[in-house]
Amino acid sequence: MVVHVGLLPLSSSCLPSLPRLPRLSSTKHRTFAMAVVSEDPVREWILSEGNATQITRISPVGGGCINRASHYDTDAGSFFVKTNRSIGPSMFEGEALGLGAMFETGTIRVPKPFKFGPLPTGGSYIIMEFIEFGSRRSNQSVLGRKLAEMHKAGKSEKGFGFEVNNTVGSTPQINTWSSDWIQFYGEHRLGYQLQLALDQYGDSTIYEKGQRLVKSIGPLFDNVVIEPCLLHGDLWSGNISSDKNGEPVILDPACYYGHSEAEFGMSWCAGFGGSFYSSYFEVMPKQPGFEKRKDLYMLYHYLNHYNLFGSGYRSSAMSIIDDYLRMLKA
Ligand SMILES: Nc1ncnc2c1ncn2[C@@H]1O[C@H](COP(=O)(O)OP(=O)(O)OP(=O)(O)O)[C@@H](O)[C@H]1O
Repeated sequence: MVVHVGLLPLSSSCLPSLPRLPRLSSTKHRTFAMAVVSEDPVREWILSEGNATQITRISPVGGGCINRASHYDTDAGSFFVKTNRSIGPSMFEGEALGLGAMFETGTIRVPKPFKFGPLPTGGSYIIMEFIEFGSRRSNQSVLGRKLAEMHKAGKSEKGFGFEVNNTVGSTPQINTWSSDWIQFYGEHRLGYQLQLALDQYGDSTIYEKGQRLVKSIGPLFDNVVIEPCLLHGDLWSGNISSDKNGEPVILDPACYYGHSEAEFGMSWCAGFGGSFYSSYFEVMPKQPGFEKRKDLYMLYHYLNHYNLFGSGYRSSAMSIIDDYLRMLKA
């Protein structure tokens, strides 16, 4: 069954509510059931809905840390496939819906997602468009403009959040819809990471100071109109590339609808230069107090790095918290 999510045809397993079998006709039911029990659902999809009659080569693709990646060459073109042997399909569901939402904006290039689902031996897979990357780094000014166009085009009627929870690195990212950005960012971004630091390291110092900051961030948003924009959510240099025509491509998202400025939370390892920002702000004008909020948005990712990779990132997170507590007299 092909279900249209906006402009993008996604297979049924790309939808959040999988257990729909009773409502399907018997033919469709059989097709879906076959896909679930198939020994090799990736191969099966490529040779059916992927319109290939032959897979000519499967080669490994390096570069990722969390998943195994492969390039499938077929007589109907190339596909990019990621598999994970232990994590269920919800991680790739988040990736597929995120890629789909960005793709639908028709702005910056992202791989078109085709299908995700469970592997019969446990774990999960995602199949998407294979993009041939170029050797040149993407043009910073084009990247800035296209990213801003995506932020402008990707609107939400449900407020801040996303259709599903997803992951940033391998950390869960909670995307429960909210109409209040300050509450959303305080609770689901900073608050979640602070709780994680308390739970896994017993770090009550960072937890308590961080929570004090969460309660005091309101004035940093004075005179700002915050609209929910579609964000990539994990935009660092490892997730930015360019295709063979030199057009920027962004990958491996942790999408949600949030304040546009939160997209720069990974700017400490994204390599954005002056021309990137000037092009970006031509499309999405800089809001009052932007500079004051920059570190607040980086704090989420520093805390995530602390939780993922350990104490090397603690001091960066702590000094951002201390600076804000001083500035806000909190
Ligand atoms: N659609 C695509 N087409 C071709 N190559 C891709 C595509 N998406 C990603 N790649 C390549 O595959 C590599 C691994 O992909 P990715 O970074 O998404 O893996 P991951 O393991 O899920 O992520 P992480 O980097 O968070 O560990 C990337 O470095 C990139 O070079």
